Amino acid sequence: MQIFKFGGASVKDAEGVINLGRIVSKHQGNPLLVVISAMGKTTNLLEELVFAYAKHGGNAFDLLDRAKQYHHGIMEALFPDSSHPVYNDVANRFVEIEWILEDEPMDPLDYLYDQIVAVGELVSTTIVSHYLNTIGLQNAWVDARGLILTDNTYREARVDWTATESRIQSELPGILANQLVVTQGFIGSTSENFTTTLGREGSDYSAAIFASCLGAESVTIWKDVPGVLNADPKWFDQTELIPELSYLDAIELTYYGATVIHPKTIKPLQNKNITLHVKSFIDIDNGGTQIRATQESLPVPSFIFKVNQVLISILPKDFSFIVEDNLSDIFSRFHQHKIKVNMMHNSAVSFSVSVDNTGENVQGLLDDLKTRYDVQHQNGLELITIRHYNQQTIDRVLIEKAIIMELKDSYTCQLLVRKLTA
Ligand SMILES: Nc1ncnc2c1ncn2[C@@H]1O[C@H](COP(=O)(O)OP(=O)(O)O)[C@@H](O)[C@H]1O
Ligand SMILES: N[C@@H](CC(=O)OP(=O)(O)O)C(=O)O
Repeated sequence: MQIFKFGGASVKDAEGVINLGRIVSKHQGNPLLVVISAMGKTTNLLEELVFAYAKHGGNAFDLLDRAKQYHHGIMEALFPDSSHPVYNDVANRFVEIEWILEDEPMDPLDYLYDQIVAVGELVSTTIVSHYLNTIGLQNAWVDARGLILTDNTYREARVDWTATESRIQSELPGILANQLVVTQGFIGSTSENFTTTLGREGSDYSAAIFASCLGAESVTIWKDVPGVLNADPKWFDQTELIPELSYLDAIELTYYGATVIHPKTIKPLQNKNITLHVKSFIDIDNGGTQIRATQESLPVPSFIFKVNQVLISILPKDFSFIVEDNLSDIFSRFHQHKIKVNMMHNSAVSFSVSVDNTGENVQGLLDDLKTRYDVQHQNGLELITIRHYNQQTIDRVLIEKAIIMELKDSYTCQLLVRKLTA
């Protein structure tokens, strides 16, 4: 049994869906579960819609129209017969958003977010499932919300592994024995059947959850890159493909921000010794990257870049030391504002952290910290992480950059830098 995961980039247009069909058809005859994300940038669009609705912004209906038109364009290219049932099925999915928008936004934002944003995945899988049927790949469309059970931490729901495993094991093997299964990434539901999401880019994690609960042979994530490279090609000109990666190196790379795989994906696979393949959906016969149990360490130094960092320096107001009770108070404030720490350093009198500048959340955190501490911050910084670094790699990334904070251990070097202006 294998799991394939197709992200938004792979199904961003009709050609992408046709290509997905080509890839899946090569695996005909073998049990296969296909996990699919929302098409293209649909999640961003629906996210914008949620915020417009919550602020009574007025353009929520315009944004909904944009989402409908985008999917309509893809359907017209795939289903020339305008009476094909896919049109009705997709319209019904969007009606769920319309119903919400017609009422005043009374519910908490994070709850509304999940009810609306999940429609992206429900629509994409509806289109793909119908398309696969039209090309002779009979499949069962399965609602992941009936299988992946979570708590009610909307937008970052935690999986109830026991309930999820029992649901998946009782429902899926029977279907998979006879048919290809198409389901959604990123979404789940609470025990009261309210829709939840697993955190942005969470479809990779969904694929890992299904694989773990089904004891799959492998998971393949189909990407717009040849596999895991030693740096994001959007930032680096000369990248190298890493053909084989240990679970540990993969966990470390994704933890430090390599966005090619969602950070929560690897651990459930490592626990069950399931190989993760990262392959190109453009060059499908290329081997890509295999992530599995291996003693091999990374063959090349790897680079992770994070821009738009804020360095927050926190000092007790009374010049006392930064002691454990301060640290525990500081961390709980970060947790309340849902801010993830990317790099941290503490000295006797101050504690400094670098975080993603997520706008309102960071401002809220700064205001909150200032009630108890002296707080300084610097915007516009870059965080560079090098795994398996050496001096040459450090020199390479520091051209025209000034170091603000530096941390090194045996394998990893983190540099928080400011770009020097001429
Ligand atoms: N180390 C890396 N190797 C390969 N790609 C990377 C790496 N780090 C970041 N990326 C980026 O990840 C992108 C693929 O992830 P993403 O756009 O989230 O795909 P999907 O929508 O299919 O989930 C690539 O286009 C690339 O820019
Ligand atoms: N659609 C969701 C989940 C996801 O994982 O998407 P992708 O596979 O395109 O990164 C998001 O954009 O966050």
